Formats: sequence, C-alpha cells, structure tokens
Amino acid sequence: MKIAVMGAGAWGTALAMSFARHHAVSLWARDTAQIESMRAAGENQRYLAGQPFPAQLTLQAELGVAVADADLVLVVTPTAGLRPSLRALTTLGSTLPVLWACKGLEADTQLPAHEVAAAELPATVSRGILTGPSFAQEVAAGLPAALTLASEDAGFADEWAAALNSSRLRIYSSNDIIGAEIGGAVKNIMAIAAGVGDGLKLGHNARAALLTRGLAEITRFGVALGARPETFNGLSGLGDLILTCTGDLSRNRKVGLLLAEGKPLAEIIRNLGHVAEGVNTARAVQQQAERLQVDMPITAAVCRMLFEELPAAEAIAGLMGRGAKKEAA
Ligand SMILES: NC(=O)c1ccc[n+]([C@@H]2O[C@H](COP(=O)([O-])OP(=O)(O)OC[C@H]3O[C@@H](n4cnc5c(N)ncnc54)[C@H](O)[C@@H]3O)[C@@H](O)[C@H]2O)c1
Ligand SMILES: O=P(O)(O)OC[C@H](O)CO
Repeated sequence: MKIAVMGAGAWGTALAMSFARHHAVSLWARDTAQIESMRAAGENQRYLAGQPFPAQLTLQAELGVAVADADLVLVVTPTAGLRPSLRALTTLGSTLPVLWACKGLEADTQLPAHEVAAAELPATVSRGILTGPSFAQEVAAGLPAALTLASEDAGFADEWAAALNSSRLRIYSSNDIIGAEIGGAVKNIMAIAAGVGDGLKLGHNARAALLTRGLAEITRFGVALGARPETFNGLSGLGDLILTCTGDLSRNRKVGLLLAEGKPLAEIIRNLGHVAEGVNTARAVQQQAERLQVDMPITAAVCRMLFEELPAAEAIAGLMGRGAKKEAA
C-alpha cells in the first residue's frame, strides 16, 4: 500500500513514521524549507524532536508527486487546514480515498470535518476519519495504541481498518462518523477544563467529576447532531477524553494549566508551538449548542475563561454553584 500524508506537524509525522513500518509512505509539508530541514536532520526537529525517521519514509515537497501513485491520502493538518488541503487534492484531479485525522469543528462554519469534506470532495471519493487516544510522541516511538477509523461507508471503514491495522497500532472500524468526530473534537474542550482544575489543585475527586460530566455533555451534543450514544463510550469518546484530560503530553490540557496560572490566552498560544484545537472548537461548539438548545455548562465556562478573561477560580465557582439536577440529564 502507498500512503500520502499531508501535513508534517507532530501527528502527521508520527502517523507517517508508524505506517512506514508496513507501507510505502510519502510525507508532504506545504513548507519546502521544512522538508529540507527534515531531510537534513533525519527527523522533524520543529514538531517531533528526538524521533529519528525510519529509512522507508519518503519526504516530498510536491503534493502532485506525493499523491501520484498513492492508494490513500491521509490529511493530518489542524482542522483549519482541512478545507484547503481537500481543495488542493480536488484541484489536482485526485480521486483517491481520503482519511483525515483532525479533531475540531471548523471555526467559521462550525461544521464537523465530514461536512467540510462533503462540500469539497467529489461525491465519488471514499472518505473517513482516523481518530482516538493517541499522543504523537508515543505513536512515533512505536508504543502500542488503538484508534477508530470511522466512515459513513461501513465497507470502506472495515477495508481500511484492516489494511492499516498493525501490532503497534490497532485499528477498530465504525460507521458512526459524526460520533467519532464529535468525541475527538469536544474532548479537547474538556481537556482545557481538566487542566484548569488540576492547575488550581482541585483534587482527584474534582477531576473524576469533570470527566464524567464532560462525557455526559459530549454525548448530549453528539446525539443532538445525530451520533449514536454508544460511540461516546469507545476509543474516540471516553478513550480520548481520559487520555487528553489526564496526560501531560496534551497541548489542550496545557492550555488549561496555564489559564489556571493566570496567563493570558494570546501568550499561551504564542508559546505553545503547536495547535490546541480546543480553543477554536470551544467557540464553535458553544455556537452550535445554542442553535441546538443543548446545555453545555463546561464548554460555556471554558469559553468565558478563554474569550472573556474570566478568572479560572470564578469559572469553577460558577460551575459548582449551580443547583442540583438529575444525573441522567
Ligand atoms: N499531536 C497529537 O498527538 C495528535 C494526535 C491525534 C490527533 N491530532 C490532531 O491532528 C491535527 C494536527 O495536529 P498536530 O499535532 O500535527 O499539530 P501541530 O501543531 O504539531 O502541526 C500542525 C502542522 O500542520 C501544518 N498545517 C497547518 N495548516 C496547513 C495547511 N493548510 N496545509 C498543510 N499543512 C498545514 C503546519 O504547518 C504544521 O506543520 C489536529 O487536529 C490535532 O488535534 C494530534
Ligand atoms: O495534545 P492534544 O491536546 O492536541 O491531544 C492530542 C490527541 O488528540 C490525543 O488523542
């Protein structure tokens, strides 16, 4: 199998390195200077330092060459880069199957990735998402992980899950693409909240409460958009929520930890060096939730900390100061 990976950030590089153990992989970056520096260093020093490339990995500055004889394109840009990446493929006349790995809602349209893809790809192009609990550093190092490959086309999901599955990267298939996308997108908001809670030293009980009520909030939102509730108990939902809320490799959790220290958002983003999808996605989810009339108190509190400079302690007090309610609701 030949795979073209678009986007050489931390995750594109890690997936390219992992799949290169079993497939011919071409890693493309839009920045030619980055390709040259990765070639010279034998690793991606900017986004994934200290992880030497396997010999089988090819670096490619020309997108047309990267996809020329590929069997699959994997788009691994941030959500903001998904639409231009798919448009670039369509402009090239590519009809290759496409998987994306971004975890967010598009900021301007509040659309999940598969709806962006529906607007940009010819209807005949097979497509889906690869998502689930996965820190780039661990996958690049060959440590075990499990992911979900979701597509509206169940046959496509089964076929590509089997083709990409390996002893280090176990891949499960699903046909609930909206559930898989919403789980991966909204857990980033919860990870910001978890970082805030841990930064304020609120304790283990508070973190468990946040994860549980966060999952309820994610599920309510996803079901309102047409997802199946059981998807949120899987890798793309609960699995990724646990990882991102508790793992210190998470950039979204780090945003929360720094908000708890009182750092301004602009400074946090400037120093992060990577995308933290939860920031843009928090606003997009809040807008969609208002439209759908879904109650999302944690998302609302995160938005107030991010965009209204509400101090972290006041945001927590606001969440805890609400009246009692039924747990199922
Ligand atoms: N890092 C992880 O552990 C991880 C794991 C799973 C999923 N993800 C998701 O993968 C996506 C990418 O994350 P990342 O960690 O690689 O981000 P990153 O910040 O490490 O790198 C982003 C990369 O995308 C490139 N890029 C941005 N817009 C582009 C465009 N229009 N065309 C081509 N390249 C573009 C940037 O130049 C940069 O190289 C995010 O949605 C993230 O949530 C990340
Ligand atoms: O570093 P984060 O917070 O973007 O999380 C990375 C992955 O999405 C974890 O599965």
